[in-house]
Amino acid sequence: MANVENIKKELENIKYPGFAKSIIDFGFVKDIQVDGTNCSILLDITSTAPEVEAQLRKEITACMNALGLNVSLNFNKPQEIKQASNSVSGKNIAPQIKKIVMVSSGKGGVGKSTTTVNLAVASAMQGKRVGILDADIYGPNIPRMMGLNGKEVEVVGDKAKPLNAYGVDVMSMGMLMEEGQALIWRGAMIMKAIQQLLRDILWEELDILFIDMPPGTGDAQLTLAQSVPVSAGINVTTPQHVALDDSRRSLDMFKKLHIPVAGIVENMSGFICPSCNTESDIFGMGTCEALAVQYNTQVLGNLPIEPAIREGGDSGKPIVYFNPESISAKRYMIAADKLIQFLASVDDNIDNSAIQPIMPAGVSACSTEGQKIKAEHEANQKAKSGGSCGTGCGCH
Ligand SMILES: Nc1ncnc2c1ncn2[C@@H]1O[C@H](COP(=O)(O)OP(=O)(O)OP(=O)(O)O)[C@@H](O)[C@H]1O
Repeated sequence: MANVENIKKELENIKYPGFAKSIIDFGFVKDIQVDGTNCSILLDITSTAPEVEAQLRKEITACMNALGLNVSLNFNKPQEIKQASNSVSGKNIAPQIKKIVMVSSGKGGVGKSTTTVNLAVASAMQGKRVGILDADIYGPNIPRMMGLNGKEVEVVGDKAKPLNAYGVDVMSMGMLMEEGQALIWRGAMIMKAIQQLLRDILWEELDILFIDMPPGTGDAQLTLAQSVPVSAGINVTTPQHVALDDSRRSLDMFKKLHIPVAGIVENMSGFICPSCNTESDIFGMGTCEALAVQYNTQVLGNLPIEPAIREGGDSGKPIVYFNPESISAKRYMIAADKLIQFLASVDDNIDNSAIQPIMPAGVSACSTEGQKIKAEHEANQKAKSGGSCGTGCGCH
């Protein structure tokens, strides 16, 4: 007949979902009682995610049944994180994430992914629980920049588990599709992909989730803002004026989507000479300052164009982690600090209800029913605001 010791020994084979350590090694098994062929086990676990409990129930039950025991399992879990009020009035499909930061740029190739990676690692180095969601479905290069290229994604139940590098949880479309596979996606597919990346991934509780968006101001940005409360937007730009015009579009988009702007990162700002380490202004360093004033925000950092930043990206070794004494790493650290402070000042009750789609699924906006819903919605909005919504957010 099995006793407490036999049971403990068997439980040593059960890994806590997503980790290499067992539930015994973690100290999660708090009590074991045996009475003939019945046993009861009490566990204290750290995740509120129902998938974690379900997975453990399945594995422990199978393991105890193999010992000839019926098992009754009890779980102590942390309190479910209170959903922000927007998840009631609007939508929040990832309530276990405290703050979501949308990293955007008006155009491609300005260093959005490089900035996302270094800010995320810098935030993790400052003690935050951090994740990156690479939603740049057209060019998902976060896995390479985080040294995770080619790593297999683990699937727990029917959900994928993020990989981890430098203390940051990472998930990318790049990990879920064949390398080099070209993506020509239409709006509806982009929306679905972004929602799945939030909902069908086993994100643990995070302080900050950075989302690397596709460049521009399209469907992906709107879908994200409609699906979760976005606490902050960061605009990445190069100082050249053409890029700055694109930046305005990106900053205007944050406004329309009711996303508080944490600031602008001026990337490839000056040039640091690899031989003498001095910084020269080639591209119009500091041009973003005026833009920041105009949009009532701040410049989070001026990052020079520096070979070590590109090399860090290409080799999967972010400069902020591998060369923390460099000028650039220090600027990323300061930028992350400014962001963390900004996030602390942002109300937890971000309301995204104003940008929710108004048509229920399956109802065409052009149908008679759709027209009726639209008219009712407009009348409600008018009554609420005493006029039009005026945001120009495209929600009507
Ligand atoms: N400050 C910098 N100094 C040197 N190289 C940089 C810097 N920032 C980015 N790069 C390099 O520029 C290239 C483009 O950067 P990145 O991929 O981050 O841009 P992106 O805006 O995310 O591009 P995309 O639009 O393709 O997603 C990369 O090779 C990256 O290593």
